[in-house]
Amino acid sequence: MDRVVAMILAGGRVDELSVLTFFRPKSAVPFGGLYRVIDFPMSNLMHSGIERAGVLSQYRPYSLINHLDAGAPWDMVGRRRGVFILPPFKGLQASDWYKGTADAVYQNLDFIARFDPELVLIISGDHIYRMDYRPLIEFHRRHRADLTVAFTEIKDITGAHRFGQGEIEDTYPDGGPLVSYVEKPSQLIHPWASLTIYVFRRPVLEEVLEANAQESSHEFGRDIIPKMLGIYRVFGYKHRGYWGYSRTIEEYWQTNMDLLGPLPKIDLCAWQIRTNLAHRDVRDRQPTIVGPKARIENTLFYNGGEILGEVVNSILFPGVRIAEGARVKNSILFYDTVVETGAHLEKVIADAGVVVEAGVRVGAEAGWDGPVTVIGRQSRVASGVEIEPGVTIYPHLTPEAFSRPRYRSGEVIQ
Ligand SMILES: Nc1ncnc2c1ncn2[C@@H]1O[C@H](COP(=O)(O)OP(=O)(O)O[C@H]2O[C@H](CO)[C@@H](O)[C@H](O)[C@H]2O)[C@@H](O)[C@H]1O
Repeated sequence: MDRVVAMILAGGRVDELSVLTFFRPKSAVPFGGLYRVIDFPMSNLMHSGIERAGVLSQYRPYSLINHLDAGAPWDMVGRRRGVFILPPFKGLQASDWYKGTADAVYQNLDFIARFDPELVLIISGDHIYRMDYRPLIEFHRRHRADLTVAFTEIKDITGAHRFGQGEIEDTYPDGGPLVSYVEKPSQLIHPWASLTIYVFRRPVLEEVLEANAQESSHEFGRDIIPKMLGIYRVFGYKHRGYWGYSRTIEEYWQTNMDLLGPLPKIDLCAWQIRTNLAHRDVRDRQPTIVGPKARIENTLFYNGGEILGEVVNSILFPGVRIAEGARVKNSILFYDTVVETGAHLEKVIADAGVVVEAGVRVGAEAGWDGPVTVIGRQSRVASGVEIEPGVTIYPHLTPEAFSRPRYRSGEVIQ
C-alpha cells in the first residue's frame, strides 16, 4: 500500500451531538469505554497497511491533535510513515478556513504530492465501522477506475434523506459502474448510501479539485461526484459489513450499545481497535475495583474505576465510580464520572468528570426505547433532583443551577 495516501476528513462540527461536541470535533468524541471515534478509521488504515495519513481538522481540534499525537498507537511513526494533522492555514495565494470537504483536500494537494501516490483514499474520521480497505483498492485498480465510492445498502428508509445516494450497475457482486448519484435527496431514490469513502486516481483528483476551485460550493457529495459521472470512470463499491453513522445522540447511544451482548456488531477482539492511552493517565491507573455487593451485567469497563453498586447494559470509561446503592442502566459514562449512593441513572450519557449527587434520579424508567438524557462535561447534578428521560444538561453546571425539583423531557438545563 506504498502508493496510497489517506486523507481523513475530521473537521466537521456535528450540532446534533449537542453537548458532546461543545469542546471537540465528532471524530474525537469518546466511544466504547476506551476509544475515540477516529480510532476506528485509524485502525482500519493500520490493518489495511496504509501508513501515511493527513488529518483535515478544523473545529476545536485540541483533543484530536492530542489524541493522534504522532500516530504511534497505529504504527504510523517511521521514516516512510506518519499521521499529519493538517489545520487550515494562510498560504501564498488566497487560502482560508476549509470551505467544505473538497476544499479541505484541495488546500492540501501539495501535501499529497510530497508522497507521489498513485491513489488517494479519502475517508471520514466520524464513523464507526470495521473495513479492510484493500479489497476496495483492489476493486478500484481492477476496473481502472478514476473514482470509486463505497456504499452501504439503505435498510431504514426513514433516515435516507441524510445520505448521498447512488445507483450502482449490478455488474459484479462487489459493485459496478456508478450510474447516478444524488447528494441528500429529500427521500429515498437510490438504495445505496455513500459512506464518505472515496478512492481517487491522483491526477484525476487534482483535475477535478482545480476545476471546482472557482465555484461557490466545495463538497465532494454535492459538487464533485455528480459532475464526474459520464466523464470519468466512476464506480460504486458495495460494503457489506456493519457501519455506524452515529450522527444524532440516539444513534451515538445505539452504536455504543451495539458493542454489547454475546454478538457485538464490531468484534473488538478479532479486529483490534488501537487507541492512545497516554492521556488522562489511563495507562497508569489502578485496576478497576469491584466491591462485594456490586452487580455487573452485560457491561464494558476498563481500568481506574470503582464499582460498588449495580451496572447493567452499560459502557464505563476509565475512572468511573459507582457508589454502593447506586444503579446505572443502559448508560454511557465518560472518564471519571461519579455516581453517588442511591442515585439512579437510566439511558444517560454523561461526559467526563460529571458528578451525580446522592439520590438523584436521571432518566429513570426510560427503558430501551425512551429518549437519552445527556449531561455535559463536569456538571454536578444536585442531590434530590429528578431529571426525566430526554433532558439535556449543559457542561460545568454547579448544584445551584438546579433550582427545581423536577425537569421534564425535552428541557435544556443551562
Ligand atoms: N470543512 C471541513 N474540513 C474538514 N473536514 C470536514 C469539513 N466539513 C466536514 N468535514 C468532515 O467531512 C465529513 C463529512 O461531513 P459533512 O458534514 O460534510 O457530511 P454529512 O455527514 O452530512 O454527509 C456525508 O456523509 C454521509 C455519510 O457518509 C454521506 O452519505 C454523504 O454523502 C456525505 O456528504 C465528516 O467526517 C466531517 O467531519
